[in-house]
Order: sequence, then C-alpha cells, then structure tokens
Amino acid sequence: MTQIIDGKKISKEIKDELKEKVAALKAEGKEISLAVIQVGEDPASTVYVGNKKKACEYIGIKSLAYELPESTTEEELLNLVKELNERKDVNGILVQLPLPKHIDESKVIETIDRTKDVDGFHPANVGELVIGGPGFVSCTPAGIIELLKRSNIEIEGKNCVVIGRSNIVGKPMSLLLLRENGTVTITHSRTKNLKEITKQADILVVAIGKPRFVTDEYVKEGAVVIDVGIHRNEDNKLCGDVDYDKVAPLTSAITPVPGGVGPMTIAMLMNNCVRSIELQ
Ligand SMILES: Nc1nc2c(c(=O)[nH]1)N[C@@H](CN(C=O)c1ccc(C(=O)N[C@@H](CCC(=O)O)C(=O)O)cc1)CN2
Repeated sequence: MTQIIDGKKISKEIKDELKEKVAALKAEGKEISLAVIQVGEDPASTVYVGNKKKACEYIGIKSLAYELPESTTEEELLNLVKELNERKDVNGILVQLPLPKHIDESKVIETIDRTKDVDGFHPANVGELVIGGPGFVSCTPAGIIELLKRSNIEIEGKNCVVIGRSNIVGKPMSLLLLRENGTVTITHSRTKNLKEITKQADILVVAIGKPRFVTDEYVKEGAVVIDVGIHRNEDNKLCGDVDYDKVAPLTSAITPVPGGVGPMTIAMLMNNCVRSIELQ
C-alpha cells in the first residue's frame, strides 16, 4: 500500500519541538529574531512570507518584516542587508526569492552575513555542505531528508535520482542524499534517456519546475517519490511536478502537493533560526 507522506503533520511536529526549545532559550534570557525582506508584491511570495511570519509567531521567534516596493534599487537592498548584518538583535536574515529582475540575487545572497544566512544560500554555507561542515543547509532539501527520516524511509545504499540542478534544491539535495550514504544521480532538462535513469531510482526527487512532468513511465514499482514542484493550474488548484494520480499507485511512498514538501521548507527555516543562536 502507498504511504502518503504528510508534510503538514511532520512540519507541525517539528514546529512543536522548536517551540519548546525556544521557550527554554527564552528562560535563559535568549531571544531569537528573524528579519524577513520581500521586494515587490509577487502574490506567491506574499503567501510564503506570511506563512513564515505565522510560523515565527507560533514558535516564539520575533519577526521583523521589511516590505519594500518593486522599485527598490539593488544598492538600497544591499544597504538594508548590511545594516541588518551589523545588528546584534537580529539573528537571521531572509530575502524572499525571486527578486525583481533589476536586482542581482547572487550579490544580495553573498552580502548576507553567513552566520545569519538561515536560508543556507550563501556560498560559504554551500561550501560547508560540500565538505560536511556545520553551516546552514537550504531549507527545502533539508526538509526532504527530515521527511524521509521521520517516515522511516532508509536512504543508505539506495539509488537516489534527483531531477533538477538548481542551487536552492537540486544541488544541495544531491549532496544531502550523498551525506546519508545514498548512491546519487543528478539529472536535468538536458539529460538523455531520462526515463531509463529515473526508472532505476529507489528514491526519486523531482524538482524540474514543469507541472505533472513525471508520469508512471518514469517510475519503478515500489519507488519513493518526492515532489518539490508547486504550480497553480487554470482552476486555481495546486499541482506538483509529478502526475500524482498516475504515479501514486505505483509507489511505496509519495509526497502530495500541497501538503508535502512545501510546509517542511518553513519548518526547516524555523530550525535554522534556532540554530543561528548556536552558530553566532
Ligand atoms: N528566500 C527564499 N525564497 C524562496 C524559497 C526559500 O526557501 N527561501 N523557497 C521557495 C518558496 N517557499 C519559501 O520561501 C515556499 C514554497 C512553498 C511553501 C508551501 O508551504 N507550500 C504549500 C502550498 C502553499 C500555497 O497555497 O501556495 C504546500 O506545498 O503545501 C512554503 C514555502 C521560493 N522562494
């Protein structure tokens, strides 16, 4: 029978654990605060930023919201990041992506103090992941590892195939699976014979950014399928990169969209905020 991996439930468990930790830190006089910066009014970003603020409130983390207009210049944004880097009362800094086209995302990410980079996007934190150091790990891939572990799905020795090579998901995902002793193959939009490779996967992570791209033809019977995609269709309904109805019956476990990977991104962000106080 297929196990539907409930990201909403698991993320709630994690947030409850963090809430206790934050209360204990508060009792020692330590307060955690997260600066959340949004530039422009992309509707999806507004939902995600709102959910991040709600999660902070639930756990007991102070959130400082910076809602900047679309016309904000790169220099203005960099100056705000530099100011927040200096502030002793700010533990974490998050710049919601995507940024407007006139702002260089890499420049902004590199300007964030690496010890406040709770998104785990700074090159120094990515480097730590490569060498197995203690830096921050990107929240979505970290959340997927947590989903697998808390669902008692073994990674060690498994054939893990990742579709997608983005800096935020595909690349860190592959490194984390490797860290858990999986045998990892990275594939992408230019991979030849993709179906033949994905059919070998015991664990298939799909982050290709194309709605319902992965059908039953890509999946081995009994595989675990993790869907990172989020797309809104014509009827305003959400779907992932996986054609859930066709694929789910084949799998031993699968994440739904919504309610799978998405909520874990926010839970792991909260986890990184709690860790920030240890790393600083
Ligand atoms: N600075 C960052 N920007 C972006 C990140 C990130 O980790 N850091 N990731 C994504 C967006 N994202 C978080 O910011 C995110 C996406 C989706 C969800 C989520 O909970 N999705 C729900 C559905 C929500 C809906 O109704 O749309 C689900 O899948 O169940 C949380 C966070 C890009 N930008």
